[in-house]
Amino acid sequence: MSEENQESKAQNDAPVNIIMIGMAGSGKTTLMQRINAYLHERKTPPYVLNLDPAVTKLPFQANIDIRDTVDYKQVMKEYGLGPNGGILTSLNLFTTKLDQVMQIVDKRAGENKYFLYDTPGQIEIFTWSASGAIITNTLASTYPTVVVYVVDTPRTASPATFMSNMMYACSILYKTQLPFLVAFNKTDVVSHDFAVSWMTDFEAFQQALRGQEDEGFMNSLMNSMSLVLDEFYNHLRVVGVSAMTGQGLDEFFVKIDEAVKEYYEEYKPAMQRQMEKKRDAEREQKKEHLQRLMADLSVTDGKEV
Ligand SMILES: Nc1nc2c(ncn2[C@@H]2O[C@H](COP(=O)(O)OP(=O)(O)OP(=O)(O)O)[C@@H](O)[C@H]2O)c(=O)[nH]1
Repeated sequence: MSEENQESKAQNDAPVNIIMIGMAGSGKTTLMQRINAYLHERKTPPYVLNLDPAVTKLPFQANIDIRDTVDYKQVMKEYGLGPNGGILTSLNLFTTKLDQVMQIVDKRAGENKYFLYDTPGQIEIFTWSASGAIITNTLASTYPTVVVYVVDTPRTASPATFMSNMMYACSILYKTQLPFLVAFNKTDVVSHDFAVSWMTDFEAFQQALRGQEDEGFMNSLMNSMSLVLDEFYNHLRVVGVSAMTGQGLDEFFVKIDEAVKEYYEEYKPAMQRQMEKKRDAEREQKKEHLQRLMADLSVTDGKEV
């Protein structure tokens, strides 16, 4: 087999990490359950990891559950924290065991194709914490990793909520730099066609804005922001799904495949370039340090006797 074929086979066989992120109630957990069932039906059961310490009931069996490692209520009591502090500290404590998780993931990599990660509903706890970044970077440095941003479609049907949600998606995309898929969920209630139209046709969004009752400051702000977001939409992969009925899941996996391709073509080479740059800088630093040491050690012949 040629080197190129070997590489393409290795890429096809490699597991894929799918990290579910989304606002509280967007349907992350229900979508995880639906994807889990979908993959089981196709005889490719996923490996499921729950990273939400505060979830009370999971509708699926998680292979690794943060709640087995840390008791979120106990953490709150022990450290005198509120609910959000408790979730964040639990995630921090769990992150200290990440190497063990990665060892398990490595072991299971031959058996499972997809590794699904459910994250806390308090979205910022994962997306803006050091632990969230450590988990995401560690996963992405080992295997292709895709961020799925789940959106509650019926609740984003007004231009203002749509724009806030997209701004949030944009911030996560730029923070993680990872291949990204926006999953407009709950399409059994409202189709995501309006969202696609607003993202692909600038005038359609402007028209929706003009239809709003409030034509004051808010509208002109959104007007300007929509110009900024236009560029972001060009880089966005979008799919409409229903965690309730399962519609859209075939397309969901087509988009996941596209995102994995992006991981190999863009994310991984960029990560390797960054690592090389870091190694070069460290090498340069060591060299300078050595040169300074040598200069200090030089023998002088100027002593008066
Ligand atoms: N109609 C409809 N309802 C849905 C769908 N997906 C989720 N829901 C409902 O939306 C609510 C929230 O779903 P969850 O899966 O708990 O949402 P979550 O994002 O995990 O919520 P947090 O754990 O708070 O972050 C539940 O009542 C679900 O039944 C869907 O595709 N269609």
